[in-house]
Amino acid sequence: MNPLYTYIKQKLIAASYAETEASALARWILEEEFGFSTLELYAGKDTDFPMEKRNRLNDILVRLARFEPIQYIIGKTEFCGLTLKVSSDVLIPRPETAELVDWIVSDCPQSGLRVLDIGTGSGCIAITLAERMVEAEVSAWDISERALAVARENALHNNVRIAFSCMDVFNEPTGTSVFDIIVSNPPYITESERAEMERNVLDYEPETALFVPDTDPLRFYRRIAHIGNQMLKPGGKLFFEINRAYGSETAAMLKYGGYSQVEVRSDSYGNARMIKAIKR
Ligand SMILES: C[S@@+](CC[C@H](N)C(=O)[O-])C[C@H]1O[C@@H](n2cnc3c(N)ncnc32)[C@H](O)[C@@H]1O
Repeated sequence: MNPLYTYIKQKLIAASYAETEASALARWILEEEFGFSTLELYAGKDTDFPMEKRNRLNDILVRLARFEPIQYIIGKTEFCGLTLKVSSDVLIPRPETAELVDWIVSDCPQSGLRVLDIGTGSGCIAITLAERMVEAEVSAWDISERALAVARENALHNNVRIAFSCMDVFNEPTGTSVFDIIVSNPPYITESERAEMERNVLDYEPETALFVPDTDPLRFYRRIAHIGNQMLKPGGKLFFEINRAYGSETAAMLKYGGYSQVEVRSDSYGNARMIKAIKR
């Protein structure tokens, strides 16, 4: 018998969560927020629960009933084995982005590479690369000061040094830095795709992180490819997370825009979700 686990799960099912999601959330809340171990949950020891914790639990359940993402409620998420703070100022890092990071790390084993992450959000890509690539010098840009504040905190907590800058990618970059790798997971959801999106994304995640106009779905990719032509060393690599509906268009744009060996890759669900290109 798991009294608290069962209570949370039933509340969530009543709020129209599917049973599997309700079970996963109940376990996550008890482990991540209230510190129960998996063993304690299996042994049914989720009984000792003081009043102040009950208030916090009620707050979590009310927010979940409004479909706020659990990561924002708890204030953190896991990404590539790291714990990252998240708030509604940043996109919640997604599993497909972790697959892009894995690709970069395995494709670029050299030490001391200079890396730029454009649109860093929580800092998930930049921080993981700084952590995993030997002696990499990592820089990261975002247009949002509030996102950068979260990213800076995450870098500090994970003991990595990153040069963060508040930068609109559509402005002319200042300085003469050159990079071996430029990576970006830019906004790429078209306005017409908005209708298919879940409420928990639309109501809570930052608009500036998500949308591009239907009339120009590749605007960030084209701009970053242009910046790459100025700021990548010859032979330098560009990596993007992409909208699966625009894989071939993105690849064609890069081929005509000064890049060779353009490779589109699928994620573990078989969707074309990332691309690599080499600056000629
Ligand atoms: C899809 S989110 C990706 C965040 C993070 N890299 C990740 O993978 O979870 C896109 C990010 O680009 C930033 N962004 C939007 N427009 C930008 C611009 N014009 N210049 C720089 N960054 C921008 C947003 O603030 C947001 O953090």
